[in-house]
Amino acid sequence: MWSDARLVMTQLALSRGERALVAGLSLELSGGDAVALVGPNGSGKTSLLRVLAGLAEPTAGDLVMSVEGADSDLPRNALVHLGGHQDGLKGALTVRQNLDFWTAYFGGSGFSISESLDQLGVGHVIDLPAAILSQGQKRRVALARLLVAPRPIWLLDEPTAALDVASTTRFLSLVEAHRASGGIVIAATHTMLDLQNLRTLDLGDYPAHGRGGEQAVSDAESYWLESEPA
Ligand SMILES: Nc1ncnc2c1ncn2[C@@H]1O[C@H](COP(=O)(O)OP(=O)(O)OP(=O)(O)O)[C@@H](O)[C@H]1O
Repeated sequence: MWSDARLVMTQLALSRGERALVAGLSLELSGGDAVALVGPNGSGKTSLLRVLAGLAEPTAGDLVMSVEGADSDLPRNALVHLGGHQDGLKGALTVRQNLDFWTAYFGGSGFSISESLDQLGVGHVIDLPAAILSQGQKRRVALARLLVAPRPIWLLDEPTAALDVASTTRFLSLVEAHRASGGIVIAATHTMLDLQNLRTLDLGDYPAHGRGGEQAVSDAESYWLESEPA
């Protein structure tokens, strides 16, 4: 579906607040690549996904994303899907209403809502309010968004958290299909993902000078609350 999707990080550095997290990160990905983003708690995996999604700026280095034939001025959210820690569902709305909203927001043109839910094995919850779903069902509905509005680059934060074995297998086969169609996947994870030719990016290998590891931010002036991305 996509030809020559590319994502190139060159000497990237990241900070969170005043604190430098990662430095000297270089990686070149093209269509079909999948990366397990690993590293200890607090090493910057979520922070890197936020930078790749355009929600924060790197403090140094270059980041280039492109798809052959696409307008070079495409906004980042036309190239990437960010699947964050939170499922981003409105509890009072049904699953269908939630996905209607996301289809309107992202533009659709992938699988239909019911097909996407079926692909994740949750077609039966389509008319239920999101609030009553189990954690694993919520996660699968959130992942259905990847199919409703196709994007070449999937940035996923612990995508298999809360998924049972069968749902994990089902999801990983969707990841393989995405790669086969020329997409790129970067998944922050603490568990092994059973994917073909999976590359590993360990942020523990790219500590920035002065990084405080897992130390919590203790100075109230040095943090802020960020909302989950749309
Ligand atoms: N809003 C914020 N303001 C300041 N520092 C923050 C903020 N959010 C996170 N941090 C800090 O940034 C560092 C990296 O956090 P991040 O969530 O990117 O790590 P992670 O590798 O994804 O961790 P985990 O494996 O626990 O999910 C942590 O030390 C954290 O305290």
